[in-house]
Amino acid sequence: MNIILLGPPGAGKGTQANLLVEHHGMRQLSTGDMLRAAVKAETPVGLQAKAVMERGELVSDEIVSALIDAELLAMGEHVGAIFDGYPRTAAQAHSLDEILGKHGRELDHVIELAVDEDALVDRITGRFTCAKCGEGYHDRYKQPEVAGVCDKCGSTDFKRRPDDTEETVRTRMAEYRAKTAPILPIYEERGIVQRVDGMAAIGDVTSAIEKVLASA
Ligand SMILES: Nc1ncnc2c1ncn2[C@@H]1O[C@H](COP(=O)(O)OP(=O)(O)O)[C@@H](O)[C@H]1O
Repeated sequence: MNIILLGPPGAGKGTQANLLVEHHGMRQLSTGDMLRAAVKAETPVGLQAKAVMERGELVSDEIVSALIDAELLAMGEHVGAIFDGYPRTAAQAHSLDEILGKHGRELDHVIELAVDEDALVDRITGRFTCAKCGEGYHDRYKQPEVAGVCDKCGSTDFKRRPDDTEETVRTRMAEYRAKTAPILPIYEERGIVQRVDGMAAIGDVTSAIEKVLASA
């Protein structure tokens, strides 16, 4: 099974991908996570991508497609893939077709998480990671009742992803509208797009996605 989760920043793609990984043993291929790991490790790709990401703009198609290709090569051919944050441009959609063909895979579903843009800025600027251990997570949006204490190490010191400021979020949304939303028709023509209400509760979004996966 190969699926794309498509939706603007903050739509909940990562949250849903994590749940699918847990429930179905699928693998999440998030170009954003791969790029952040590259930035942290200061690899040549990371050094090139850092400033672009901090501005909220898109990294080059060649770089991200190469990351996806390498990841698919490294994973077992029978493990399902959830593409999260990729493809983001028409060129990437085209590359993905080629890459999937090369690995003997076929796209089963494109799940569009439909969301209200005004809610997204709040969602994104409300998420933090622990500044001390880097592992724990605090999300004011998902758990407003929980005070900002790291669930892993107890620290109360949190930081934001460097591109989660309001100004950069607006740039990321504009990039989504201009470059990513226009790839939907490519998949609509193939009849594989399913729209899910991303404003529903997390569990309800998951149920809706599960229904899509269970359909032929
Ligand atoms: N497929 C991609 N093509 C180009 N740039 C990407 C891609 N995936 C991630 N990036 C870069 O990484 C940043 C963070 O992406 P991601 O983690 O998917 O976050 P979000 O969906 O919240 O914007 C993007 O703003 C962009 O700079």
